[in-house]
Amino acid sequence: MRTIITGGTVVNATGRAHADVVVDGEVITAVTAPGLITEADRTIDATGKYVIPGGIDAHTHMEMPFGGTFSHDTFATGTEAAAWGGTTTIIDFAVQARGTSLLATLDKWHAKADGDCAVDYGFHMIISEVDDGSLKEMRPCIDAGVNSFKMFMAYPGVFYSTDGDILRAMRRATETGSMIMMHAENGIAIDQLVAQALAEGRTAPVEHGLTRPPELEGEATSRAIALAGVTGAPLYIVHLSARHALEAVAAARNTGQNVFAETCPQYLYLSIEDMAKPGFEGAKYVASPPLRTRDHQADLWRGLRTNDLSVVSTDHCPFCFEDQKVLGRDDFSKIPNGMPGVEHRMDLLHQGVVAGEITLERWVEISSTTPARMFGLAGRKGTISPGADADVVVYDPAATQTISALTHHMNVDYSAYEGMEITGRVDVVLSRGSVVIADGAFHGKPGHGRFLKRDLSQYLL
Ligand SMILES: NC(=O)NCCC(=O)O
Ligand SMILES: [Zn+2]
Ligand SMILES: [Zn+2]
Repeated sequence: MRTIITGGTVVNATGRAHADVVVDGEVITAVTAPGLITEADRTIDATGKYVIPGGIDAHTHMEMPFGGTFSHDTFATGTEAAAWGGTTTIIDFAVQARGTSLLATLDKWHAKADGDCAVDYGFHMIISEVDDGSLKEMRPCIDAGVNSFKMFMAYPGVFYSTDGDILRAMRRATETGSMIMMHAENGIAIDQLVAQALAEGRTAPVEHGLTRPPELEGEATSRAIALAGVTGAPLYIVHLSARHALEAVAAARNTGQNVFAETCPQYLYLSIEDMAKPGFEGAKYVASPPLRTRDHQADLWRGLRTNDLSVVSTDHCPFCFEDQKVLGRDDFSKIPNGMPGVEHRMDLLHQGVVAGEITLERWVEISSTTPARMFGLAGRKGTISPGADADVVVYDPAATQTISALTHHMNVDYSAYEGMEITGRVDVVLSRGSVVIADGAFHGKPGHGRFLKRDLSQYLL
């Protein structure tokens, strides 16, 4: 089956050109001068539109256990929503429960995802218990295509690791050529602030933000960087939300340390004012790290331009307002942490292009090309070039839309961006050569998405 996408502007991280894209079967076989090749089984007219590599969301949580409940998107619903928004690869987190092994965890996540995903998917592994067994199991995880390990400096008693645990895991990451990803918030200090707030009767959702100040994200980020420096491990700071942490990352990068960071659309567009909405409405915006004051946003956009922030992922972790967020109605510390977002990342970042914060090429780079390179998918994903998987999005920059829970496809009863006017819209999406979105309809199917064994070995010296 040959598909030609004609008449569009092909945008890669390295530049843009008027070109046609030829897809044979599952891969891109040529990027040619317009009109050079015309014989095809299917022609997609992209006149006036961008032709970009499918988005890679390197941070999602489908069906994730948290606070006695599960994030509400399954791998089937979450990957379909991703496709609607032009994301053709997700990397989700397998979560080690204490007392279980990493390999058993991996099996469990394969059982949840395999046969259900509409687009391709990979896994990171959350290490909740550092011991000889889990450190040893990092190697077979890597051999199974999972070469990035998330640890938590937050959530004592649940996911939390001590500095000693982190040091041990980082040493092992250095030995095995894998990546440590860090949730950097000082959970021990935060727990004190939370206990104090509750003792004083401060129970509203906004207290979630007030008890997790940006200084404690900055402190933990600096500490993680120091531990990584001592061990030589590469470090990836997840969901960086504030200037304090960004300054720590930038300083480390200026010394040449292998430190990378992602931010998320919610930190670029939403703020603590959303968490302070009347009644319990603010619970919709409870995630960790929390939304910050608006003045951090300009710093984050600058970080995206300077590459101190290299990736934008969503941290998609949806909990329904009506029957899940409500668990914390009388106690903000019981509100399940997380927000929906997998469907709107490409659109929201495109607003950064429209506003002149980033270039078109940088849009593609932070949402697709860099996550591919950083997480072992380079060559296959993140580029419109011969040999790459035909994960292609035709994006109409002139269309407009309004984000709403009434029209979104995520399996959650609210949108954090309700009513936001967006310039630009996904028009057609191909996942490995198959049309999954076209003419305003989903044409994919659960099970089309394949597990991606990721490989970082090409980067080892
Ligand atoms: N971010 C959040 O609040 N929930 C998902 C889990 C995590 O990434 O820490
Ligand atoms: Zn986290
Ligand atoms: Zn997360």
